[in-house]
Amino acid sequence: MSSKFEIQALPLAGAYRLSRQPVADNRGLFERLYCADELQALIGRPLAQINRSLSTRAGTLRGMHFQYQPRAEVKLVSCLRGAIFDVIVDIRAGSPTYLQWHGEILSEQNHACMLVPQGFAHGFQTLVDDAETLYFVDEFFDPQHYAGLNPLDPALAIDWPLPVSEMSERDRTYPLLPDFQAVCL
Ligand SMILES: Cc1cn([C@H]2C[C@H](O)[C@@H](COP(=O)(O)OP(=O)(O)O[C@H]3O[C@@H](C)C(=O)[C@@H](O)[C@H]3O)O2)c(=O)[nH]c1=O
Repeated sequence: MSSKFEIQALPLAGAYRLSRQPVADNRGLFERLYCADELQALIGRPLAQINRSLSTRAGTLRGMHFQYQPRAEVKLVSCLRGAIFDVIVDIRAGSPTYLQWHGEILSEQNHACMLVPQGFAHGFQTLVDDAETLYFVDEFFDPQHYAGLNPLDPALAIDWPLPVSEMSERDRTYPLLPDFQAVCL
């Protein structure tokens, strides 16, 4: 049996929730994490990096990250161990949904992924200990263009499900709105 992704458009235009389609048998399961053929229309460019993160404590917050042009990137985010509340914020200059956020639970159990388009900030909070994420990106990491929005900004009002247990110092000190420049695509 061949595995395919179920693809669902999200309320913020260009963003999608994908469901991987595991095939189970007496050994365990098989699933496709990425397929250029099926996802080319959503991602458009070849992958540049595959990144992994492991967060030890439930409640760990990472985000809200993005890259300015010419390094704006598309990300396909999966949670292979545990569960995360995954969030995107539309930061596209001129977008009708500018600064709106959307969250999805991605977990080992639901096999869901978030397709984060260019011009979106991305972050997540882990819902259990030892949550592991894997994400595919179509642009290289570039510290000169890497930037962030403060995930705890009351003006963004992201409804994080747990008290924050861990955060990087850099994420904690990202600017608050309106001290922020939109992404021009
Ligand atoms: C993102 C990245 C970081 N690094 C380095 C920088 C730093 O020394 C160390 C840890 O980086 P960070 O603190 O930025 O890691 P982290 O906070 O986990 O960053 C990630 O957060 C999630 C929400 C995303 O959306 C990702 O794109 C990425 O920004 O790894 C790379 O070498 N390559 C990369 O692609």
